Amino acid sequence: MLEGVNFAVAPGEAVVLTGPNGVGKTTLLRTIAGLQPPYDGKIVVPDVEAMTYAGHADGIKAALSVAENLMFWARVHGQRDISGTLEDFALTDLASRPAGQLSAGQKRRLGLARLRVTGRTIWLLDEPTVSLDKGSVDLFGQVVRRHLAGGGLAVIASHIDMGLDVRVIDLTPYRARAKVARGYDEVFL
Ligand SMILES: Nc1ncnc2c1ncn2[C@@H]1O[C@H](COP(=O)(O)OP(=O)(O)OP(=O)(O)O)[C@@H](O)[C@H]1O
Repeated sequence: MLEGVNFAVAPGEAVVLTGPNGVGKTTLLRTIAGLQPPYDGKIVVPDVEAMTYAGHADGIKAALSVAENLMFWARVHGQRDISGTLEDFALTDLASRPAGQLSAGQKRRLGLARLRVTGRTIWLLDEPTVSLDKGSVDLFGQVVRRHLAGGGLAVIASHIDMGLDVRVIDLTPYRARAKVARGYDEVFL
């Protein structure tokens, strides 16, 4: 799907992956996350346990409140304090509301807030700003900036500008070309 992609991200840095629908942004992120193996090539992650992946699904429990959802994930990762996260994602006033009653953008903010309570340093984010209004995009940009300032790093697939002053890699030129397999005619590939 992609070939010749080569980049490194140091602590404190982020990379934004762009490219048209279907180019392979999600596939690359999932491969980095270890959710699927690379067909070829090498992914080096110094500490697999330091990674957290936010895909298209928000991964929240509808029957639990906003605070209960966050507390669940905080505890899974050995954390206890969610107050800072509620504030960072403008969720404090919604803390006791069942997650199933949230609007799409509020759900997305809660889904992203899970990243912060994991305490993990390597964030892999697939279109994190979907459903977010301008104010929420700015808010999330600030969260990412603080994460980087604290020595975290991020690889983000996104079509929109989050106001981050980071490296952008357009995957378009790395689209793999079909190859002729031994014993097969190219017309059938
Ligand atoms: N499970 C799958 N089985 C077969 N093909 C798949 C599968 N998942 C994705 N693809 C194909 O792989 C290609 C890359 O998909 P991917 O989701 O990585 O693209 P993307 O760059 O993230 O796109 P978008 O911007 O639409 O999210 C697409 O052509 C897609 O149809």
